[in-house]
Amino acid sequence: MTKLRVGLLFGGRSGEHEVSIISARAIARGLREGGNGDKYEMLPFYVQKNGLWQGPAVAQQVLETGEAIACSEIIERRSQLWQFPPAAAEVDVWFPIIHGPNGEDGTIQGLLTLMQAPFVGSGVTGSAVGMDKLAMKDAFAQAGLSQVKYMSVSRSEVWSNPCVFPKLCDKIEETLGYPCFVKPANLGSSVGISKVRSRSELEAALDKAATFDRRLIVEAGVVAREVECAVLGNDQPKASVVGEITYQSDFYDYETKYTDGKAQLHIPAALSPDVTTQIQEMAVKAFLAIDCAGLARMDFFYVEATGEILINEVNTLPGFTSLSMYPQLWAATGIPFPELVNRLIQLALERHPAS
Ligand SMILES: Nc1ncnc2c1ncn2[C@@H]1O[C@H](COP(=O)(O)OP(=O)(O)OP(=O)(O)O)[C@@H](O)[C@H]1O
Ligand SMILES: C[C@@H](N)C(=O)O
Ligand SMILES: [Mg+2]
Ligand SMILES: [Mg+2]
Repeated sequence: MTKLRVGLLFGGRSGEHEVSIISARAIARGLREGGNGDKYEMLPFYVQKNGLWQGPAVAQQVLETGEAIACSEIIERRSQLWQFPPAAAEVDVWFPIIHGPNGEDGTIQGLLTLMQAPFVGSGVTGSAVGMDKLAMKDAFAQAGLSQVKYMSVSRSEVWSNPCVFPKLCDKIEETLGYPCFVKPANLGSSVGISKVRSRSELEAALDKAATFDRRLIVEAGVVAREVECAVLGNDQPKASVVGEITYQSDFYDYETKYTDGKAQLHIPAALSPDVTTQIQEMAVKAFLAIDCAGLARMDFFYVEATGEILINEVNTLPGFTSLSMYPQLWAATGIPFPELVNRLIQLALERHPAS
């Protein structure tokens, strides 16, 4: 039987580069296990931090060592970016697992669409709207999904003259108060996010977030349980069981997410059947609201005292590390990891039938 060649695309010009390598290692394993090895042949491609693509020989090395390749941040000639590894032309279906900007935001999806190549996950619209927390919140509001109070801020306001910046901080304090969360609009894994409790922390947090993105979001801090729900499918997506995260740190920051033992995942979460169903319905509604495909993980806040369920965000290419919620939620719902990888590839082929 001819094996289908799966292009595993990872790394990327993103603050989540290292997370992508760990996710890709797990998917590479999944492509070998559970009978997948008989059906699929993996061709790995690694996008360096400066945006240059490396073909299977180098990519395999990165998968084996788990280490990003050191490279100068600036490429010498932009024409190098047009030189894709020749093996890319042999790929039958792509599995992009680049988290964050330049990968999860519709850019890779646009490239693969132009190449007429089937790929796992959302297309341009779902990826772009899902990545940008401001666009995402507008779409969720339109769909009637409850969210925390927030304000949009631009880098130009943060890095403006000394008269504008204090007024911006005044407005945030009046509208949202403390604690609040300052985030780059287009990122993930909590990179660039700060929880702030004072004016001086707010100023520093805005400056930090502005180094990552032109678009920023500031949200009112909510005291709530953190729950997540995985979604799988194309036009009739299904929701997984709901999981909860607990931790001792101030919030679910990068270190807490990716250090073994710092966060506890409770799957399924101890929630009433009614609350569980509401979260699952909201997750599917959110998936359809922004035109997701294949997979997404929806993050929620559950305010137990009032019964409110607030959607926090969507991740259209969620983490696949051994500590990540998405594969664990499906395993608990009855889809083991290799079968999940297989289904995602089949969903990609269903969505992009050969012409
Ligand atoms: N408005 C808020 N109130 C309380 N906590 C918040 C709020 N926003 C974010 N947090 C905390 O920050 C964490 C990261 O936020 P968020 O999920 O929006 O960021 P992210 O970078 O997209 O993360 P990831 O993609 O890895 O899930 C949340 O899991 C939560 O612990
Ligand atoms: C990878 C990270 N953004 C996640 O959502 O798991
Ligand atoms: Mg996210
Ligand atoms: Mg999140």
